[in-house]
Amino acid sequence: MSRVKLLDKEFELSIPEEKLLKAVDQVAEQMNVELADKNPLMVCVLNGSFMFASDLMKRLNFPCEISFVKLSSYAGTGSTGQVKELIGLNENLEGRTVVLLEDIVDTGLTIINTVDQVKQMGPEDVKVATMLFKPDACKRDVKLDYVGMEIPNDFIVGYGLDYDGYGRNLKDIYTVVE
Ligand SMILES: O=P(O)(O)OC[C@H]1O[C@H](OP(=O)(O)OP(=O)(O)O)[C@H](O)[C@@H]1O
Ligand SMILES: Nc1nc2[nH]cnc2c(=O)[nH]1
Repeated sequence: MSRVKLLDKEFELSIPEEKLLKAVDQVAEQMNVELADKNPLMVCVLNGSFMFASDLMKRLNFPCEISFVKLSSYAGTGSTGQVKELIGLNENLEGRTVVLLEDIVDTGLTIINTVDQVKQMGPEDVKVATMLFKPDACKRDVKLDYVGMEIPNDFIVGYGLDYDGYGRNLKDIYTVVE
């Protein structure tokens, strides 16, 4: 399938599954070396990260746990802009290494906010793993410990990412056709 239509937009194939899975292999290899003795808690930031988290977890060969969090759609406003509340992280994080699993870091706002909130729960260390990173969109100073691949600043769907709720089930990634 080289093109798909979702709602009112057309998308064309840009990253095939094979390439995505090679990137996941590389992230897993790096984690298998660096996190082997850390007993980390992997934290999947829903919704978009479910597919990356699933593929990644199958490739990890050290003891680890996984938990799932969501960011509330409620948005309070503060001096730093929108702050979304993290829901579902009920584990005791004190002394733990936490690895946040994101599907994409775009502007960087979501991950910065998420890292801040997790840090307030007293973990020993917080690391960030993202399947995709848009360097040209991210103007903030975000520390990314694991990056699957860097991509251009275009709107994409597939491999967990949606357009208005649709397209998350696509195994490849597609880029919007303007
Ligand atoms: O770097 P940013 O510009 O903040 O964008 C990245 C965020 O956008 C997407 O989440 P979204 O809010 O669309 O929720 P979803 O995962 O439920 O689709 C994605 O899953 C990241 O969490
Ligand atoms: N579906 C989708 N969600 C995003 N969230 C941040 N960037 C993107 C993107 O390119 N596509």
